[in-house]
Amino acid sequence: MSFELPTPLTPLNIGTRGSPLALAQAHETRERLAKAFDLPFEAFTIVVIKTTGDKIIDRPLKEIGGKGLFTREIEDDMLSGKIDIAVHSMKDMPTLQPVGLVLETYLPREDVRDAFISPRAKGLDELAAGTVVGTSSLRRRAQLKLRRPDLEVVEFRGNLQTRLMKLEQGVAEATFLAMAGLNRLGMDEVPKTAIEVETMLPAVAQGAIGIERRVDDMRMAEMLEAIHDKPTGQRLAAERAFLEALDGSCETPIAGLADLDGTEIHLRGEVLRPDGSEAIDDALRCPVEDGAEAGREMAQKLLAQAGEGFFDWRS
Ligand SMILES: NCc1[nH]cc(CCC(=O)O)c1CC(=O)O
Repeated sequence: MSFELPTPLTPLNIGTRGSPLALAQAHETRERLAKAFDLPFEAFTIVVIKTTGDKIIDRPLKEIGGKGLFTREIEDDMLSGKIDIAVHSMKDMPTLQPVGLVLETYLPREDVRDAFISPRAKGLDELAAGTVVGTSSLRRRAQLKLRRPDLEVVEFRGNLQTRLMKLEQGVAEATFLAMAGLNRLGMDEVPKTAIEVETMLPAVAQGAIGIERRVDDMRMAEMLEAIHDKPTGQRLAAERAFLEALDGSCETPIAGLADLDGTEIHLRGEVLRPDGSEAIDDALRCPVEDGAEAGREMAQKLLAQAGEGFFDWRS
């Protein structure tokens, strides 16, 4: 091998946020690297980094605003060399990385679907008018309102555990969570019903873990190549090009999913008015290598159909 592997004496530092899900994802990354290079776990140190988004937990995310709320501190620590790589939920990642960093390694994708979570109901159809549903996701709020304008939505921030606790306390009757997070944490006891993507198209990159590194770190480039999942990379190339061309921020309800079907990509996309009064969607098939281009084209088509003011709040 042409590069120097980490050892227990000079371990590789893996940066992550501190939530149970973030830690599970960092541990999965460590396991895959250790296995690929036949190294002991001590060759990798998991470094927990607190981000602005983790520190401010009492305000809606859209009020704090700004891109990279959950990534800036982690990326700063990578640029300064405190950590070598960072493990992220791709769903939360901006489409552009800071100069000096690249994000092009993905682990095999988990279940992409959303789950309906409620101690009593199995699905939206069982909820009576006026029932309170908790979510902090603009996409899920808009998709919910589109189907059930008669339901109430309340802001539901915090990590997975916090949201489940709020449900137990009766703050809301139901909520939505990504199946991926529940699966990765082995939370089989949570009362959940998976929602098919035809009913609720997931967020771009939902269920995918990405690993970021310094652009000039060739040792990490070679190591990460060994654990990269190519099909996930191909799907995310299409989805993230779609998102980028829509200029999607966390304040725009956007959904997108690319599936692989042989040598073809099947891309589905959706944009919604924030109040859920209208949705526009599209679907296409193209050769795998054209996924990113197709994602951009679909975005332009949806933007043209949406017209000006589509993403503004209606009062
Ligand atoms: N925005 C928070 C977030 N980021 C990634 C996941 C779940 C795991 C994933 O989609 O990879 C979640 C929680 C959720 O939506 O339930």
